[in-house]
Amino acid sequence: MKVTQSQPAILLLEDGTVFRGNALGKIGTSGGEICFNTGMTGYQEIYTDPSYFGQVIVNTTSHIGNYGVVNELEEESASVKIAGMVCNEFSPIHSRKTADGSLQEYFEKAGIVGISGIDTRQIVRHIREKGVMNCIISSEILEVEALKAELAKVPPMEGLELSSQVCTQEPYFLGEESAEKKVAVLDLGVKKSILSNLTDRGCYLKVFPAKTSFAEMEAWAPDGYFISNGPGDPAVMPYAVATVKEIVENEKPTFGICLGHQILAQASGLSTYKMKNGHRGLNHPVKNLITGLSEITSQNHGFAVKMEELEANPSVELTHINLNDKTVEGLRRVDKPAFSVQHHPEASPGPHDSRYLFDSFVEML
Ligand SMILES: NC(=O)CC[C@H](N)C(=O)O
Repeated sequence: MKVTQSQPAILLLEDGTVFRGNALGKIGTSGGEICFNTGMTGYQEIYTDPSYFGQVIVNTTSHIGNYGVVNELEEESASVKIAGMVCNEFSPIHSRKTADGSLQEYFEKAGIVGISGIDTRQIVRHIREKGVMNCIISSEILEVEALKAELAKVPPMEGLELSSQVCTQEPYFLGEESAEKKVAVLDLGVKKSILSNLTDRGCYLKVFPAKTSFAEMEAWAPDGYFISNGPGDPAVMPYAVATVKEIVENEKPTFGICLGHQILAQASGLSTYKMKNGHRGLNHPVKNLITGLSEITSQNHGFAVKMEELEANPSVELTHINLNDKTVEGLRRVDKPAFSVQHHPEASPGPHDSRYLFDSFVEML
């Protein structure tokens, strides 16, 4: 069925709040955790970021779709990963010389259900106050009671292991085989731009599925390890924590980003918690406590490492702090060559202030 701007759709939140708007993307029904991203650009990178798997994204910038989509170049993985999209104004037409198509066609092809014509400021205020919750979008079930039954089937994000669903199923190589440094990547749902930041710095990569054992990765004799970003609740990934413990004990340089940071923290004796609202956008201020310099960062996370456990843990040092809410943004092991950040230094999309972290890692190798 061809979507038209006038076709109705409904967005139902877990607390019973109802928003009515217009259908976009595929005609259908889809639910997930409702999250807002405040970035003004980079929607295609967001939709294809595996860390957003299982989440419905509210794009708070007022106009979405106006620059279309570009295949591959702006994709962070091989498919659209979000569970749905909510926006205010959705542009059915686009304008960009290099675009390969419209966002509407892209969503239709990927089977993504969305809704437009929504006051996204109202939604953000609502979830900011009440905390993150599940939601469902439908352009086929317009009865609230019937939709409630569908929403009840959507699992809560807390307690969900999702990495094994979005990571590579087979190991693969990236970069020049003749490169001086070999990095083993533990793929928990890695973004392409993280990998290209490593290959651009002369690393040859072997990317392993999330549940690969340390022994299998070490058999490739890498110079260092990278622990990737990814979706889901880090507290229910004991398999990854156990692997990363072995990686760290092995004393090769190790770098983790976002979910990788949360796993490295757990492998170091810390724990994580679900935030009332996550950080998702392109302008989150972070202070590097080692240099004293601040950086504007790209972020996408709904869990965080417990700050209150740091003091009692002598093997870990806080390196970065979020200047908005004073949450943990970066850690390093004082006894091992391992460090990690909660924000996204690859910045795709986003400001490039934090890219020096890739340089630091490559220097350590
Ligand atoms: N971008 C990520 O790696 C996200 C990590 C984790 N799933 C969170 O939401 O906190």
